[in-house]
Amino acid sequence: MPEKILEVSHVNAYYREGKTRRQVLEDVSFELYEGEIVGLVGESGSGKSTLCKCILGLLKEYDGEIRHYTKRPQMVFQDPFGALNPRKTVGWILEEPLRVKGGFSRQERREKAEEMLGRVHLPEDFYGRYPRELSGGQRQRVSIALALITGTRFILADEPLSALDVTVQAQIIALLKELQEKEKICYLFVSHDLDVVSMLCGRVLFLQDGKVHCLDEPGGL
Ligand SMILES: Nc1ncnc2c1ncn2[C@@H]1O[C@H](COP(=O)(O)OP(=O)(O)OP(=O)(O)O)[C@@H](O)[C@H]1O
Repeated sequence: MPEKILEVSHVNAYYREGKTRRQVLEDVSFELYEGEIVGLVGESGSGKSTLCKCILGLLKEYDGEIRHYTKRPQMVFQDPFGALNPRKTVGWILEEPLRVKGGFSRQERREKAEEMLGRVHLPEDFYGRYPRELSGGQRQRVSIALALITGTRFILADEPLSALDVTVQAQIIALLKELQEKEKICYLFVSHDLDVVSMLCGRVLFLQDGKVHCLDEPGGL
């Protein structure tokens, strides 16, 4: 039985507008399990980012319940350049969550960072490179490594392919699938690209007018 990663139950989310509040999510419920790639699609303004913010704990104005069964999710963004500090090396960037957490020696941090580079198929000597010295696809690999080094098995991926050209997209898709299969990583995959979603995702959550509709067989999107 796959382990449950997340349970969202009857979530209503709101934004304040002056004295009133506007409801953006209405009675949203779903569950995520390890080793799943679940698409999150919907028109612009349908509430995808709002749902992600609720899951990440960045938006408090909601009722209902969001229960995490494992470590908190990490985000992987559309623009991997913006997500990586341009003044620091890849090694420094990857080690930052370990420095914040504490309890790792310098040597241990370095070993973990190098191990992460291996897990996303980048050479170890990328440890000393700066983000500007990497291609878009390589930067996205570093972003994925940065998410995974925290020990999470749940990635919230917000349009992670849309800044990449098609061949590089295919390589990153292969990496995401490999991590899904080998390490049972679970992804909530926000995308406007229905071709990618139908190819990659086992299930799809459609957001429409604040409500979620779940499609179990997205092949025919
Ligand atoms: N900080 C905010 N304050 C008030 N309203 C907001 C805020 N952020 C988003 N909204 C509104 O909430 C609704 C949902 O927005 P959200 O950003 O979640 O949509 P989305 O599906 O992620 O859109 P996109 O695909 O364009 O990123 C929209 O009507 C938007 O205008």
